[in-house]
Amino acid sequence: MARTQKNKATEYHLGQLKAKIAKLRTQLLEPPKGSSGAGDGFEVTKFGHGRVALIGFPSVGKSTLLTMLTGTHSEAASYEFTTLTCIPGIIHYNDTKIQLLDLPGIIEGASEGKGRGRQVIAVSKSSDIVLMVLDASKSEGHRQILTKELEAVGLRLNKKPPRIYFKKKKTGGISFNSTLTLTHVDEKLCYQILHEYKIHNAEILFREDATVDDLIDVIEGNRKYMKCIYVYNKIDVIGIDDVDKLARQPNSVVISCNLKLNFDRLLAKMWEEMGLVRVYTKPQGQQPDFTDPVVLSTDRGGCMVEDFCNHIHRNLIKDVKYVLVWGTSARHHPQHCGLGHALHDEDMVQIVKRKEKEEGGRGRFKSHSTDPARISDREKKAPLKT
Ligand SMILES: Nc1nc2c(ncn2[C@@H]2O[C@H](COP(=O)(O)OP(=O)(O)OP(=O)(O)O)[C@@H](O)[C@H]2O)c(=O)[nH]1
Ligand SMILES: [K+]
Ligand SMILES: [Mg+2]
Repeated sequence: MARTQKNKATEYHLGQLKAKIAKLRTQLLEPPKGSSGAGDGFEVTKFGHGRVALIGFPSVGKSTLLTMLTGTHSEAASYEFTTLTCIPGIIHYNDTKIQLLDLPGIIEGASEGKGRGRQVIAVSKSSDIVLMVLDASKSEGHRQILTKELEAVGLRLNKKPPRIYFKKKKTGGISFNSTLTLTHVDEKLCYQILHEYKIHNAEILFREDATVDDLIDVIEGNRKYMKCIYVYNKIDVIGIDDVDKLARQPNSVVISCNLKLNFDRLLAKMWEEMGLVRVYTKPQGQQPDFTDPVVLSTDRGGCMVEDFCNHIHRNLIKDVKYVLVWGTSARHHPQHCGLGHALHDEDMVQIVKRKEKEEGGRGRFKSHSTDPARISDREKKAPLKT
């Protein structure tokens, strides 16, 4: 591909090569026959409300950072490849527990199996977000090299899935459509790439001006879209102007493990990117326990009232009449909400169950204490005393 000149005439040829490479990469990632596909004892049990992986070249300070943030000791030293396996620790933040994973350093070529790259990448795929740890004193190119390695195995960092609708069919040929003018892909190229995948019947609709790579991602269908924070460590050894430049890049946080600098910013950014939603259960007539939230997430099961109920008990849902919600998701306090209401971080929820009589469909609002109108009146006056 590097030897091929890029112009209109070679466009189709290049597109086809891209599809061929993508196919081979996917084959490479399939576990060898007879193995379980697990990461050779590399995988550790999931724990807590979310998982964050530390990825980076050797000796950038991943282990030092894990020890500092979690208190779990992970050997750190000035020589490369000090860490040889996956070491988990726990961050206690905002009344939630987040599992942080220290991993061996990865090197260029990791995606092709150099070092322990494949296992490291498999573990990072199992996490909710990635912290890419970089040495602030080293070349800026490291970030691109690592990103390329991760892209080669199907990870997409800080990207949204391409807006291309794609559905394989049994018959009918290929129907190609777009809602806007395409500048990177045309019908012929699209056909050619689908042909490479031996797909002859499909519906395809471009909703954005996507590239060939986007199209291949959609056809492959196995890409993982993940949030990534670029963590520049060792800012104690560079000048303030360089620190300033790095800190202004998108999704980046500058830190120093040696000087314990900026950890609070890193944790806050990590928390923000994870999008966890803490919901406090308020028993009737009592204050909620503000140290023990139910933790929901859009990525892991959703943030609806229904998800909240299922989280408490899987049979609870059929007894729920409605819930009262206080917090930023509520229009007034409390708001009467159904199962489809989306909860926000730090909302407070009180579940109002059906009375036994009502389960037969009769006697709604018999009891004064569960009359929604009455509750809302009272709670408006003294919201926390219900
Ligand atoms: N100057 C400076 N050195 C640091 C900082 N953080 C870590 N180091 C040093 O960098 C070296 C490597 O640290 P490690 O924590 O072992 O790095 P690692 O990324 O876990 O390395 P591998 O496990 O070998 O991939 C050690 O000598 C640390 O003392 C920092 O903020 N500033
Ligand atoms: K090291
Ligand atoms: Mg290490």
